[in-house]
Amino acid sequence: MDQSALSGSFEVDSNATVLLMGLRRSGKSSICKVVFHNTQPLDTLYLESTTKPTTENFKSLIDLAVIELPGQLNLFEPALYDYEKLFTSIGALVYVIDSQDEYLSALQNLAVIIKYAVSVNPKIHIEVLIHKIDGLSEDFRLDTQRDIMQRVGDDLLDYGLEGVQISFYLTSIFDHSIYEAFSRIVQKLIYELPALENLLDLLMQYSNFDKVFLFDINSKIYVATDSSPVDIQNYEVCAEFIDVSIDLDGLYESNSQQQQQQQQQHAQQLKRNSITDTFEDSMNQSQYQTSVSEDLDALANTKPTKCISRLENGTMLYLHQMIRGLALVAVSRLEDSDETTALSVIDHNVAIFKKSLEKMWEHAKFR
Ligand SMILES: Nc1nc2c(ncn2[C@@H]2O[C@H](COP(=O)(O)OP(=O)(O)OP(=O)(O)O)[C@@H](O)[C@H]2O)c(=O)[nH]1
Repeated sequence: MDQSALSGSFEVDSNATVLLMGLRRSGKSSICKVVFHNTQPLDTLYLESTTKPTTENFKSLIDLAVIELPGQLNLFEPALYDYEKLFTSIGALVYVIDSQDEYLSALQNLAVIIKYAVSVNPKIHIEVLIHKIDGLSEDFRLDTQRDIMQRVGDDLLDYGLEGVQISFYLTSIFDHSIYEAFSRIVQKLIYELPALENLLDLLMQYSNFDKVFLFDINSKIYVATDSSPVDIQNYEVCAEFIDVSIDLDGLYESNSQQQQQQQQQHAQQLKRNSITDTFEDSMNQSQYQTSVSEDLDALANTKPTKCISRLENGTMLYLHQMIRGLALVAVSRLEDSDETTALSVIDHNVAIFKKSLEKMWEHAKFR
């Protein structure tokens, strides 16, 4: 792939802050714990109620902050907090509704909050999580979603807010739906997402990938993907592949550290030799020194994780670590016979993509 194909500017939304709201016990803290702290869903069963606003910061492609407001807070009680300042400084409002509970009061609360939010920050993204759907049957999930969307629409109409854009997601911490929802929410805060998507489309086209994701390794949120639709099974396979790759990497870490030490000694030895061989042919000498310094440079940077695996159905999974805790994970139906040549092309293209990402990030830092 030609490097010029992968150039573009990259801007980061200064409002990369998500405000998490909802009634008590709707599941806000559990969502934060599961998505951003890798807590097992069952370990959230007995979480203490949150009593004051908490903020958590996550560094990924963007520096994301998630503020959780306790469910017991009444937004319009004599001001304990500067809500106006809070709402003007956030990029997205995520409202969590417990779908297993009686939700009418949650919907009233939501309508009041939306009215306030859009009045102080018209650019705000409003995201509604119809949460805990694991307790509902397939049919009932869709009925609940339809009912909630209808009622929210009616409430907003009553307030004269018919043009407000709201996204609804069916979520549960017991499956991948919560990650999928958060991925889509976080992506809305990445200002130049279209440019990134475009790069991934090009990478896909030149590398014969069927689907490609740019994942945040820790949270398993994908911060970008190519423009083809996301199939949840592809997402699940790729997210699990990250865990497998990281575990395998950890397994061989001590081994590779030993290897690195040996290589370092070897490189030092080479360097010493190159200094003592000052009278050697100057042409050879310069070549020799170049290779030594390359060795040392390579050693200075720890090698990024790269992992390739083939599933029983013939699908190939490809993972390559990128910058800022990100990993590129792709699915391909590459035939066994073309594998070797195709992999060198893929490696080459992914290396170019990584360089472009680095450039974009450098550019963003100086903005
Ligand atoms: N079945 C099911 N239960 C969930 C889910 N998410 C959270 N819960 C449970 O809901 C209960 C309340 O969750 P919390 O995360 O404490 O709720 P909260 O909104 O932070 O509550 P406050 O701190 O009181 O505002 C816990 O027992 C969780 O295990 C889910 O997706 N499905």
